[in-house]
Amino acid sequence: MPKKEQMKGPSWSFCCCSQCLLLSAVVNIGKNLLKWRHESDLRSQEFTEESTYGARSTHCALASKKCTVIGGSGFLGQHMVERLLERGYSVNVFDIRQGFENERVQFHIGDLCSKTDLLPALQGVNIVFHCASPAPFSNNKELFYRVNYTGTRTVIQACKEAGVQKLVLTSSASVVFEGKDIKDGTEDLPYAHNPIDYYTETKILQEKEVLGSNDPANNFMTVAIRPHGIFGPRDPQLVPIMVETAKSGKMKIMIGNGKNLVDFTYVENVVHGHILAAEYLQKDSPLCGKAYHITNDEPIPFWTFISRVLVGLNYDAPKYKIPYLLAYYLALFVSFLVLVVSPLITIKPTFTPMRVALAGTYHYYSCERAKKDMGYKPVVSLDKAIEKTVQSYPQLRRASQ
Ligand SMILES: NC(=O)C1=CN([C@@H]2O[C@H](COP(=O)(O)OP(=O)(O)OC[C@H]3O[C@@H](n4cnc5c(N)ncnc54)[C@H](O)[C@@H]3O)[C@@H](O)[C@H]2O)C=CC1
Ligand SMILES: CC(C)=CCC[C@@H](C)[C@H]1CC[C@H]2C3=C(CC[C@]12C)[C@@]1(C)CCC(=O)C[C@@H]1CC3
Repeated sequence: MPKKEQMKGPSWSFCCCSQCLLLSAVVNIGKNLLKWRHESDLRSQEFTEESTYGARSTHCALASKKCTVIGGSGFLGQHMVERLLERGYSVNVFDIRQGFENERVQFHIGDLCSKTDLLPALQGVNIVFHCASPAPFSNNKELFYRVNYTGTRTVIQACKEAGVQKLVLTSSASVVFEGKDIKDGTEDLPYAHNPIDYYTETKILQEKEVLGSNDPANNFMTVAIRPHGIFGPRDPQLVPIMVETAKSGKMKIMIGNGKNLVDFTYVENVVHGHILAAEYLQKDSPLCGKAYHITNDEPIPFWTFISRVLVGLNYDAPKYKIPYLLAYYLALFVSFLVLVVSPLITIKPTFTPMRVALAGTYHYYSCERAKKDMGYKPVVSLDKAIEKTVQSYPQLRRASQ
């Protein structure tokens, strides 16, 4: 609320008759009240932004900012675009496809592996968010290498050529995960020597390239955000895969003892982490050239999370348990069989060793560094996030029997 002394009194205009004087006074009081309401709205908007983004970014919220979201048609990308627009940014989307319609967004359709495609989307832009990647469960190794590694090198070159100052990469907490327990892992953990899959191998290469290109002396600053298990409305992956598995009757068995804690991160918290990073990324700031875990900061047993979402969508929670190692070696054996028959038939098994490792081990990460360096705090709690997500998928809800 504005202070009393900031409210100006009505201004009087001169006229000869008393009715005019009265009318003029009423009009002026009305005008001033409207002006006061507007100023008060702006101030309360500033207050909300300040409490969410910190004092430093209150200024950024009001300044005009131009950014490009590479991969802006995807799940995370779309949420990024929506929040950036709300924050007063002017937004370009660069993607191989147009995922939605929005007249406030300038779409540039192209492949990030092509500098010629990229450059027009980066003109006059000072921040680039790079959250494009092929889908993690694709088997196309060449595509992962081309897009995540060589494509990201092209993005860096194009940013430098276009005079972009800040590059915020969406990496993944899985860059340090080797299929073995990680409890409260910090960003100091070494990159995985044996990444769980080729997607992750190329996410490591990508992150190294982006962080290595940080060059504040030449006005080019980079940071990597490492989310884990992103979920939320319009996610095409996590919840739909769970429901598909439940529908096919394969979601009855828990892998391991059901106690392994994992991070699942609500998409709005991931977006919040990215925007904070962009706004706090300045010359001489500790963010330059560093990676940051962004999670919900509420690790939950993997199977509790799965059960809560499934029960919320009217499916049964898994009831039985299978020892972790037995499940892992079974999945390895299945992969071997799939490889043997692959010249004849293509089979996509549900339980791959990678999924078994993700479902049966501890993997949760500390976001202390993000809290300390950019004042990060999740904006949506896990309870609320699960509730919002379940409500957003009426089409995946099982009809009551
Ligand atoms: N979904 C998750 O649980 C996690 C995702 N991430 C990372 O977050 C980022 C976003 O993931 P999602 O939104 O889930 O994926 P998504 O598949 O929904 O979005 C990726 C977007 O990138 C675009 N894209 C792919 N190749 C491209 C190319 N050559 N040129 C231009 N655009 C291209 C796609 O068209 C798509 O719109 C990715 O970098 C992913 O590695 C990290 C941790 C967890
Ligand atoms: C056992 C079963 C069928 C569970 C269904 C849930 C899984 C689809 C998700 C559980 C953890 C998720 C996860 C990712 C994808 C979806 C899950 C496997 C990523 C591999 C997505 C890309 C990343 O960068 C890392 C994620 C780790 C967690």
